[in-house]
Amino acid sequence: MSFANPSSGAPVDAMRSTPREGEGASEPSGLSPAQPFSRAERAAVYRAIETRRDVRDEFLPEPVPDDVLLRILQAAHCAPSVGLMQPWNFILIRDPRQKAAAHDLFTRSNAEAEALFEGDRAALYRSLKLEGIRKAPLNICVTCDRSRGGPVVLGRTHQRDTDLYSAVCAVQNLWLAARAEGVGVGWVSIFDPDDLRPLLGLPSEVVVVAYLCVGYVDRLYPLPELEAKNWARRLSLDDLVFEGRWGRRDAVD
Ligand SMILES: Cc1cc2c(cc1C)N(C[C@H](O)[C@H](O)[C@H](O)COP(=O)(O)O)c1[nH]c(=O)[nH]c(=O)c1N2
Repeated sequence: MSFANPSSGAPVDAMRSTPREGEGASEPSGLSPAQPFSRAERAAVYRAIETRRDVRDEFLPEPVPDDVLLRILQAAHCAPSVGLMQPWNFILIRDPRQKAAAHDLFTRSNAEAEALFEGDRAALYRSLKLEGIRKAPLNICVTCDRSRGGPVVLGRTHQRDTDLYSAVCAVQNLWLAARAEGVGVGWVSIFDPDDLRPLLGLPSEVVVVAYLCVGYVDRLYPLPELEAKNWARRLSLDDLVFEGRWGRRDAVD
């Protein structure tokens, strides 16, 4: 599998849709034209966003072919990052013994999490499937190298965690590209991330951002599984948008 630099090679080109008239042609300023997408292109983008799901149990056993995996990782690698730091790495975990070890860590942490709920809520928690570590043919650990780019990174000085936010942007790109490829992704955070360090051989400056279960799916919940199973509900967007100040709903003229 080739992981060519996005600026240099075919893998990213293979991911791109056909350029539209005028696109790609630089003006003297170095800028390229940037028209809105066509209606069909927009629909595809919003469809990926709206139908992306966190997958726990629907993974099919077929491996994700290298070319598909490469496109998904290239999408992740196109993410924005503070100071163009690109702090991410992607550790591909396919060995069933390594997955079993990760699953053991999940089981231990999940028992601690379960103990925090009582009564009906505890019973409901126990009924939820919250990982697909062993069922998914591939696990990917997305990490953040907090030392990349040196001690001073443009944009990070006053917001130290922007390197972590950047790595999360890569996760979201990966998740959406995977949806478009028919590949499901499930994020597992019921771990102490430090427990994963020895399993993955992480150096001290590298932290775990996301442990992802990845594999083809042919069925997905039409809404978040936690909503389908009455654990939580999606909030109304109207309640989350303010005008100028926290809590203000109406525009002030
Ligand atoms: C940072 C982070 C961490 C986790 C998650 C997500 C994110 C963003 N989610 C998935 C989460 O439950 C899910 O995204 C929401 O319930 C919404 O569902 P959809 O993603 O829309 O399907 C998740 N799910 C799960 O079953 N076990 C887990 O440990 C986690 N951890």
